[in-house]
Amino acid sequence: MIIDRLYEEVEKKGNVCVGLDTALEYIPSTILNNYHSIDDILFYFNKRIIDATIDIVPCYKVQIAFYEAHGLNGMLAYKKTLEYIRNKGSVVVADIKRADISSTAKAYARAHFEGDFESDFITLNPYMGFDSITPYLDYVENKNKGLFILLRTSNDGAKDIQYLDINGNGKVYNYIGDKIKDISYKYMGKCGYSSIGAVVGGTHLEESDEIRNRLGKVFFLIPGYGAQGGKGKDVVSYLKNGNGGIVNSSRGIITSYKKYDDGVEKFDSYARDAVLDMKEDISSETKTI
Ligand SMILES: O=c1ccn([C@@H]2O[C@H](COP(=O)(O)O)[C@@H](O)[C@H]2O)c(=O)[nH]1
Repeated sequence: MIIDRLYEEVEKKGNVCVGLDTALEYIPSTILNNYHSIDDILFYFNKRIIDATIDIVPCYKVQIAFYEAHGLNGMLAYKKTLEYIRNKGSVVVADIKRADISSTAKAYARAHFEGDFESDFITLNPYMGFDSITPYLDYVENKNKGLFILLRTSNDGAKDIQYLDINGNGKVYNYIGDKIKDISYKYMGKCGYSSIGAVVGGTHLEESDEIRNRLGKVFFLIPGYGAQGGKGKDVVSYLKNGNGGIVNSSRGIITSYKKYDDGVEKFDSYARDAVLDMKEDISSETKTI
């Protein structure tokens, strides 16, 4: 199961997931001046970040929106980035947040688990209903793929819907969590976690213990660290003995070079430093259960 590979990578390299949310304004002039097509610019920036961090992170999360925004050339960079990560032996999460009726979901599953845009894990939005998740399950069961389903997101607007109380029977996010738990337990890896994980924002510390306790065998993708204000203390309750989750930071890592006078030449080594600082922050807060 793909979750066993991710679990092992976390055991060896820690929890930091580098987010490749590669906007043009994040790319230093050294790359912009040397490459002329959008696909080369986006890809070579990503390649330098990947080469500088691959020995210290378990995985990468590639946010498709930043590539789609550039049309076909952007999607070429997306494809090359996914392939590069996978060929290097690392794990890739495609942050695509899909949700649709089952016939369309089946096509999305094929689009992102096979062919040009093949990734190891994808993110899904369950708020259209769980029949929109079912078409992906064959890939989880038979083709070594995994899912991260949105549970309680990192943005302030998470409160608008996810925190609503269901007639005194608990919050919407707990209901979604229970559904994820039911589905995920059918796809357990040897590591004790399921290949169906959940996305929980590392920005609201208050519910993290409750969510971790309710979803004991669910592996978490935790965005919100860094640029959105999340810190080590906000994410560690989602982890168990240093595993059980990956903590994403995108802007906090890939734009960290901007703080330094010599950042433009050394953007990749500053990204590496940002990862090392983040690992230190998380491990200094980590509880042993
Ligand atoms: O609840 C969520 C779900 C997904 N995201 C995604 O994670 C990254 C965060 O980027 P930063 O630059 O580290 O803030 C981005 O791709 C989001 O789409 C999230 O932030 N929250």
